Amino acid sequence: MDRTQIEKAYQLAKEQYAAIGVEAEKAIDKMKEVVISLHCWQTDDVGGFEKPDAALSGGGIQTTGNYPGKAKTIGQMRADLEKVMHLLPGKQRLNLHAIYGEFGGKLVDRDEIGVEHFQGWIDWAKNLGIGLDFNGTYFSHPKADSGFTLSSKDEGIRKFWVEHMKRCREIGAEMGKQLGTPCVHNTWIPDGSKDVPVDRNGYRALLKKSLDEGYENEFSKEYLKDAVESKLFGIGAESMTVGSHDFYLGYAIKNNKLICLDNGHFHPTEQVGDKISSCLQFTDEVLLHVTRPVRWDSDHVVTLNEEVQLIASEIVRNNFFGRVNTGLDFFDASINRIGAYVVGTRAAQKAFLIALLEPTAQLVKMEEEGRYFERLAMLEELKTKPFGAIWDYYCLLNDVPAGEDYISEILTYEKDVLSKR
Ligand SMILES: C[C@H](O)[C@H](O)[C@@H](O)C(=O)CO
Ligand SMILES: [Mn+2]
Repeated sequence: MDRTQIEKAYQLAKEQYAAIGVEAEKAIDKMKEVVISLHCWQTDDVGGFEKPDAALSGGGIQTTGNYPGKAKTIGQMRADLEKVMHLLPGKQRLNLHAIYGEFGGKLVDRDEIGVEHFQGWIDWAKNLGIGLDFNGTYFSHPKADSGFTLSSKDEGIRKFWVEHMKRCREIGAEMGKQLGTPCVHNTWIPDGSKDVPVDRNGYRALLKKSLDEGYENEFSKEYLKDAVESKLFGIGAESMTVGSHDFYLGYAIKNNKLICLDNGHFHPTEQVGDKISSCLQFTDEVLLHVTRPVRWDSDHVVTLNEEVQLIASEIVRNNFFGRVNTGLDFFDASINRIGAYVVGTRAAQKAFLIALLEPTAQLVKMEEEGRYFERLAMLEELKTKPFGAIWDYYCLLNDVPAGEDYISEILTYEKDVLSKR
């Protein structure tokens, strides 16, 4: 896009927003606080690097598609992530899963991982000036095949996963320490039952016990923030999920943990945007996994839809930036994976910028005075304000392609790099 055109369009758009009491410059400046954690697992369809050709198995989650160009080594993965970050305005973090360590060709089991396997990632992140987040991996492993990990009634299996959790926290804390920004360590387990179980309570009591054990070691909040991620159901675990929302919200509140809200993990008419202000009355912080469920927890690439908009609007309206950690969680193997990241992350960023261009105080005043028609009309009018011109200018300021210009850059990367893998 032409620079002069972008600047001209911005000036006109800025005036339109000013007419409704919104300062576009302030909105753009506030975008500095929008730091999105990129999930590493879109690079390789949640395979990881524990062994050659590792692939996602079990866990009730699924990638579909076989689009060429998937990252097959950590070097390729880093190159892809750097390309993605070059095409995104603002600053990001990287969210790693435990299966993405540098294991040097040896079989390092999940109860044996240590900081040494992630030091390369820490150095890489330091070099880029970004923070890291971390997740234990409780799937794609023979000891997860029964469908139960931290809630397993097999004491050997349960202890194995508790040890994994302990090690993940040590790794996360070291990431936070070395990088000078706390690592959000998230625990999601697939545990659940295909058919109607009888002893729901037994599994939940075991999960609570395992979490208590896994959290035994204390780390400074400057280095590590622990989160627990609930879920409604997974493939093959349709009748009961041990780590349900009630379970983890209770655990998080009682134990001063973060609750992780993934917007693919609820009944379709429930909205995560509506949950944020509820959870934050009782927890210090929340972690978000922003995704796009299509009929089920399908983890499609995020698009700018009403669900994502409500999430961003709730954060902006209440200035929850310091208390909401925003991560992404999608994995689409049917399209260019770099493109998936760029479209998905930009969609989330756009939702934040749109939210920042809202005359919130005026709308609240209308609401408090019972002027509901005016509130509705204003919210509708905001949808067709010239947001795109502000977005393009924001991209220009950040020295990244504006509008659709990133598409050709991704196609060039596909031709020059991805297609040769
Ligand atoms: C790979 C992630 O840990 C996983 O997607 C988890 O966060 C989840 O949402 C499972 O449905
Ligand atoms: Mn998730």
